Amino acid sequence: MCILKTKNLKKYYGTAPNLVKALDGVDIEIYEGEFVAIVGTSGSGKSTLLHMLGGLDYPTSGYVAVRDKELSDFNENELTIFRRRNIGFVFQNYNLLPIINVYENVVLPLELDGSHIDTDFVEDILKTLGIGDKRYNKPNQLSGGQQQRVAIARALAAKPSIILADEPTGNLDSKTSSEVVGLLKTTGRKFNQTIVMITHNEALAQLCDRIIHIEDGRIIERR
Ligand SMILES: Nc1ncnc2c1ncn2[C@@H]1O[C@H](COP(=O)(O)OP(=O)(O)OP(=O)(O)O)[C@@H](O)[C@H]1O
Repeated sequence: MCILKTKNLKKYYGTAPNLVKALDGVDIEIYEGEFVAIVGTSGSGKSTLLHMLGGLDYPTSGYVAVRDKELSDFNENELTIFRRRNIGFVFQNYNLLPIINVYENVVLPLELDGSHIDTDFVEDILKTLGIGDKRYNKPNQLSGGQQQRVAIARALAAKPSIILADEPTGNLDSKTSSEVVGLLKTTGRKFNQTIVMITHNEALAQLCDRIIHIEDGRIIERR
């Protein structure tokens, strides 16, 4: 089943003569349970596309639909709630709070949302990601790879059906990068999630189910 779809999606920044066509007519369909890599050179439109998929920004024209629901039908408040409940974000800079421990970082978004914390589920996530023994550590006591795993655990804690990851391994060495992508794959299968990951790295992209190539704001077919 198609869970994430864009139709003739365009995002333009600025005005002529400085108009930038960051996305220029993108049609993609992503299916439930897929782990998709988005690959392209710097400035090709990857982050813009991910932001649109996650409803972090509005398109110039065209639409994004999550299961048959167009994101543009939501007002800003509704979109915030929809995002919180359905989409988990993982960024290159882990964005962990330094003064609280691993467990507290992972459950913080749930607390802020006033949501129930499924402690067994959180334990399961921490164990699956191999950081169960780090729960009382502060982020600065962890390696980069471990910090990124905490950020992944935080994204998973709300049980989102979609994970959007923007260069999640951008700050990691190649061995740790493969491990983190492998863990994303494992958790995606285990918790039945669809994952879209931006990467510069073709080798990492090869670990995914499918690769979408983007160039100058357009999807290009590669055979
Ligand atoms: N807020 C903005 N205002 C103006 N131009 C922007 C803005 N955000 C992005 N752009 C431009 O849109 C184009 C696509 O940017 P985007 O960040 O999506 O590329 P990217 O493929 O993610 O690049 P990178 O790999 O370097 O992160 C670039 O030319 C960029 O300069």
